[in-house]
Amino acid sequence: MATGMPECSPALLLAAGLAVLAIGSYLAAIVVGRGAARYPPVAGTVFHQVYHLRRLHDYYTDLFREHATFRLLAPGRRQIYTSDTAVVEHILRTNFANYGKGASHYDKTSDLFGDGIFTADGDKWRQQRKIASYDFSTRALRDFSGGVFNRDAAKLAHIVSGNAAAKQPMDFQELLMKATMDSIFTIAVGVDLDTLSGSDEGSRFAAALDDASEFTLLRFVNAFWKVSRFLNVGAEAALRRRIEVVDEFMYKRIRARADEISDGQVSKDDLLSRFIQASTRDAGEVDYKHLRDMILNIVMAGKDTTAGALAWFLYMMCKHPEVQERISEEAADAGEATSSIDDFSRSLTDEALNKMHYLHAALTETLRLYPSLPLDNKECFSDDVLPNGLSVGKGDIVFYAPYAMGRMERLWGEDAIAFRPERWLDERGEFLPESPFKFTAFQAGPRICLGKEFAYREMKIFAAVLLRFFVLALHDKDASVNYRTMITLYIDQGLHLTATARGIV
Ligand code: HEM
Repeated sequence: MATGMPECSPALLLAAGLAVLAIGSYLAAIVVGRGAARYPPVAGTVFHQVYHLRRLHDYYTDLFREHATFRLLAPGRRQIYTSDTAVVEHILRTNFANYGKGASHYDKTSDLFGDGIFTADGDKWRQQRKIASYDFSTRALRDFSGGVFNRDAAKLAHIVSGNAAAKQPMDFQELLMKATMDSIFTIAVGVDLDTLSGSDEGSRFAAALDDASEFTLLRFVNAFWKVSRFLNVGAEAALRRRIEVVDEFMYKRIRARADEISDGQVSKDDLLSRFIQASTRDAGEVDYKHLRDMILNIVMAGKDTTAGALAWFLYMMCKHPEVQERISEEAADAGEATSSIDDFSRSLTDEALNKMHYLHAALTETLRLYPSLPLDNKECFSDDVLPNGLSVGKGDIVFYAPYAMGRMERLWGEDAIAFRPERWLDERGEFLPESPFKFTAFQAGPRICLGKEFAYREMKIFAAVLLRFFVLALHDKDASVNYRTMITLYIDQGLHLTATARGIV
């Protein structure tokens, strides 16, 4: 219907609204800047972020070359960005109690993640961290997970082998997403989803979970998501349906396992069985919602992060064939001399993996340049002064940037952007770790990634099996490979490679 008013698109209205807010924030910043507190310098605005969206992490990297800590003007709370290792240490460790996920983050994520370790702060977080840390450190879980990684690496290699014989290119990122999902779900729940082979039920659950996390992410850019949730329309309606699929699947598994355990049936080594046994022992009954939240958070934490890291690692192997060769030789020396994929994968014990220093270095070098979580943040709970003398106010968000930090010459030297695994090795060729406040791919401090050791074992087993049996190359050598701007650093459009079987003697 014609109204006589010029037509105005929602995007235009949004842009106009943001402009007013940004100008308001700018003026407020000038006024506040006259007070005692000295806030980080303003290096850009929310419009620059939108303008540079496709190369957002490189935009931040450029800004960090000018200022180790800066601010971007955005509507609402202050956004502070840092690549300063002292500031990172301050927010992640020294003043840990004053920085956390915050209420707004919980509000947006708790429909899907519940009160799990990813969303919780304070005592709720501490209690889960304690339980999960204990289980993650047990020999039984290590052995169980090692067997699962051996199984799934071999399964993946058989699929690659079939396509290699047919000279068929493959999207390795997609294959790795499925393989890591199968692995983490088996470790967490004791059930093989078998998405690698395309099982219907497993794939439906995995797709619902992926969609649900993407719809959850939309809440961070849609100021009206609560209205949509109330009206049950659009992405919010889709999110609700996906969560129903996830919950139905999860509760079915949890109930079945609890029944098996109460009937005195087989004791299993997966996390769910361990949590059920512990909760019936301590509380006398099973809290299904609590178990669902704990398990789902661990599954989410462990799947795409590891798949993304492995995909970028394989990309680096294609760009650096000499490194690929060296790792193939190191893997052959560490594992059993056999032409059987299954036997070789099984031979990759902890002892064999510990010998692979060069592979460890190459994976770490990949994560330095392509961290699975390129940007992370904490909410400030009360006014604070950072080690660089700059102020942070209650409610401000402090971002630290693993992607940009990995590329800073002042942190890594003139060759910071070069892929050079050797930088992680000492003169004896042994892996030399760096400060976690400088190499921040796994976060640092009390909330450092709980699955770091698991992730390295998984990545090493998958990488060793693939590179032992195949030579990998980019299907289209001239195609540009970029990231897609999301929470996790995915390769946009996938990683399409060809594999050629290696002659095994
Ligand atoms: C290369 C692979 C991985 C990377 C780069 C990675 C990185 C991270 C990062 C950056 C965080 C902090 C996120 C935040 O701000 O809350 C984190 C937390 C966590 N990760 Fe990982 N992760 C990886 C694999 C895994 C795996 C395989 C598991 C499980 C087996 C796991 C379990 C967790 C858990 C439970 C947390 C929450 C810790 C807490 O809040 O106390 N991660 N990870």
